[in-house]
Amino acid sequence: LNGKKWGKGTKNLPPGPPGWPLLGNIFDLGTVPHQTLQELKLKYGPVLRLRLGSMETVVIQSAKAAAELFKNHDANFCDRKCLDVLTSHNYRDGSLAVGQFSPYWRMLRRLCSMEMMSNKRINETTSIRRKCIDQMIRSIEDDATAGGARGESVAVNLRHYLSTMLFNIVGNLMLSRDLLHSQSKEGYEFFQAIGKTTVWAGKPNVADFLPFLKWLDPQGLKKNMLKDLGRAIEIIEGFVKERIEKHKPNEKKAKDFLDTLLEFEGDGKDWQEKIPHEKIIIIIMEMFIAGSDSTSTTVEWAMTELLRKPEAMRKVKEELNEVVGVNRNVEEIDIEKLPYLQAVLKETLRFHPPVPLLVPRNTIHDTYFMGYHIPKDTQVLVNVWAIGRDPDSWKDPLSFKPERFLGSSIDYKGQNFELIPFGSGRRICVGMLLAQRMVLLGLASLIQCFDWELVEGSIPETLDMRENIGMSVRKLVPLNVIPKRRLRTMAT
Ligand code: HEM
Repeated sequence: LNGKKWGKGTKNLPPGPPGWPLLGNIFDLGTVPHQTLQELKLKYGPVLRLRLGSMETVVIQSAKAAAELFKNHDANFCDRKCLDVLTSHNYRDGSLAVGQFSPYWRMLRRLCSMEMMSNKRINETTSIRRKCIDQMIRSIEDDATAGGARGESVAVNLRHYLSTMLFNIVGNLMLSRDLLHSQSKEGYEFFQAIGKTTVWAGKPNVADFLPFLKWLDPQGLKKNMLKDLGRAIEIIEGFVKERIEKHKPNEKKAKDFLDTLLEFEGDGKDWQEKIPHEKIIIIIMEMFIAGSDSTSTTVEWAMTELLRKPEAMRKVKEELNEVVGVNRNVEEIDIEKLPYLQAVLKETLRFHPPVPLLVPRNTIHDTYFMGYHIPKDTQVLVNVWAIGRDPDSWKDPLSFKPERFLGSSIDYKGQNFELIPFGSGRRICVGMLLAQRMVLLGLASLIQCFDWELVEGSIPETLDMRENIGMSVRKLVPLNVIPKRRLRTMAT
């Protein structure tokens, strides 16, 4: 079938596979949607139409089509399609990430990008990231040493340490707290609850495709979401109350995100009042959901690729030795002098974008797009996983080669459409600058402090590279590696 036939007698809709009555193309998505969609591109081209039950969907799968979307149609494509589970506890009404394009969203977006995630503000919080990374290095070393002393394996599950570290960075930026330390039962419970909410939101839900099933909640996802999101909200609510009660007007302390949100009194434009506390709680919580898994996954993929490519790992180490040396810790100000490390991050995000279909957009009006009619209220997915592996955009796309970015001006900031792991346009990731700092410093520190060895019986060529589908795409099997301390002076 081609687009003309779908749109027969009416309009020229994009081409796509024929669907089942009622269910449409639900089964065409397969178990790993970004991969299955890439296969459909071979047959139907870079703009694909699917009907997921009653949800009209368009998938964009080439750099050219993405450029057309973000450069010429962003204003119409900047609303979000929202999953049913994310309407629990009015989550959507407070959310930046899945919130409707509205005055509230505009106010919050501006507040986040100008005040909370600006370069200036991020520079002021450098020491927080260094502190949390030092804690991570110390606990990796302690645990590996303790394991060795007990005669057990000295291998560590890197993901565990990365998640803890990144959760603590976000916790410090938002709330000035280390949420994950041995005395914080609540912090640990919050971590667990947030983890579960991402599982519920990451599972395809029949109720999204066939809304008449919503009330039945056939997979129990809404029920689970209500429970775990409810618990996470309760915990953050406690922190917010505590802050308000203990607030001293002229206290000199570094402002965190919570202070900024509580102090805000309107922007004279889109929002004229304070932000209600229910919404503040959602915003704070959302930063944990959006900011910790995506970043820890990126570091884990980068480490995995570097272990598969010892030559690339050697180059990262050499660059660190040359620029930073062995007598001090790598710092954020060193990063701009580490082009190979930066290239490793770009290559990791090209090859393993943690959010492979971006966060779903929704069209505000009927539009003509590249000759096709796209109706109002169509879900729009951009397959950045497929774009990153497209031979029309990349030479030798299936090889991990950081070198391709040396001397190239291609960046992931939303202007080069062959590399848009953070999206582009009005809805581009608001945490991009922060993510870049956390990931690069985390990765550089792991490599500066330790030599990493594979566990016995494992060789670079056979490392498991399978993907696990969820809110962000992780390695299916966590990376287990042996840390060998390189520098005594570090983080001790
Ligand atoms: C490597 C790490 C990260 C990746 C790959 C990533 C990716 C993305 C993507 C693809 C989007 C949707 C963009 C679009 O629709 O065009 C997004 C949105 C968003 N991200 Fe990130 N992200 C990362 C880290 C972070 C961090 C650290 C934070 C905050 C602490 C964050 C907060 C957000 C928020 C709030 C949105 C919604 C923006 C909006 O809808 O206006 N992200 N991110």
